[in-house]
Amino acid sequence: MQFIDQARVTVKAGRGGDGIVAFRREKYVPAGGPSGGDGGRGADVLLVADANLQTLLDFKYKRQFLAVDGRRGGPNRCTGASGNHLVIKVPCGTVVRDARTSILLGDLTDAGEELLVAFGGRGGLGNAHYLSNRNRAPEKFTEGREGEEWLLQLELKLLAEVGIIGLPNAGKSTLISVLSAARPKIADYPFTTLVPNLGVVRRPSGDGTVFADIPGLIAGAAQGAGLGHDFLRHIERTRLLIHLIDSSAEDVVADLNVVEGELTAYGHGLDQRPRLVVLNKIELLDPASLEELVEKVSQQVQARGGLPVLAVSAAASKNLPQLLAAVWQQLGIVQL
Ligand SMILES: Nc1ncnc2c1ncn2[C@@H]1O[C@H](COP(=O)(O)OP(=O)(O)OP(=O)(O)O)[C@@H](O)[C@H]1O
Ligand SMILES: [Mg+2]
Repeated sequence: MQFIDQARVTVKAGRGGDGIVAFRREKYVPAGGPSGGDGGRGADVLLVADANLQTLLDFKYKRQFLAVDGRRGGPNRCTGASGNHLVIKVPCGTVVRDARTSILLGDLTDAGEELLVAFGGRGGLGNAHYLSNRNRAPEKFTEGREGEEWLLQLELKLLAEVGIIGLPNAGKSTLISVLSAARPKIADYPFTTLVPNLGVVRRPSGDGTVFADIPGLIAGAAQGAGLGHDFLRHIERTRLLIHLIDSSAEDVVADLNVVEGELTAYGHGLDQRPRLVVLNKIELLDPASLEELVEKVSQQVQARGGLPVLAVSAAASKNLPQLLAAVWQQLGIVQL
């Protein structure tokens, strides 16, 4: 499923360096002519699409980008150095607009694509430019121009890569709230969640992966019972499912099978999607019965060729790093 990630950033290109006033000073040249050099150009600001980024998360922390100014001109007609362009990495698929007018400036689709968003200021002219027959010793020079400054609106359509599914009340919303900055409604009754919640979870590499918390599934969801059908559609494009189960429920294996059955009944390849079966609320069980339960569920899952079963507590923050490690492994994201 998709949602829009947005960020606003200010970009300012460098100011051009000033031209200077200088005269040649050489042995045996009594009145050397004007030799003040021009200022260098201010650096531009460029956006470049980078395949390693998935979200605009980083722009929540850094919103201002300043490119370096050009240097002043030097004597002997030396032009000042121009600054190195400032390159800002954005994820592929980022749409860039002028935030004030909403005018589209560009669409960075493919990795490596560039968009110049702020021009550096021109350097000023040194007095060497103003030599004329009437004025052999001009004192005139010009200042560098300011670099452009823009407020940009960045937008990115995000695709949820990980879907959290399970029966109502399994703790799906609680889980996304502890893993990400999402703050969905959490309550002790079924169908608390009516629309999917999305949260961005930080990867070991620093960038984010989008998780979606789907409303509870019930028996018959694939035929449209409960809120099911609509929401199964949302997880069609995820790469990995976390199937969350309340381990304090009366019949955990039956619960597992209900949701598994719905995935199969829905079709569209959902039952082939890699999924992590995760027991939640484990702090409500004593260690012996937990061990027994994990054993029992693992047998079921393994019989279907599933991945190893995990046991966590979203509310009491137990084994969440292990859960994330398994998610990154399944998504092929290397741990640092
Ligand atoms: N590890 C846990 N231990 C104990 N209680 C938990 C745990 N995780 C969640 N809960 C509780 O379970 C209840 C249901 O949680 P939550 O709303 O997150 O479930 P949900 O799966 O999103 O439900 P729904 O499908 O209705 O949206 C809440 O009262 C929550 O506090
Ligand atoms: Mg919920």
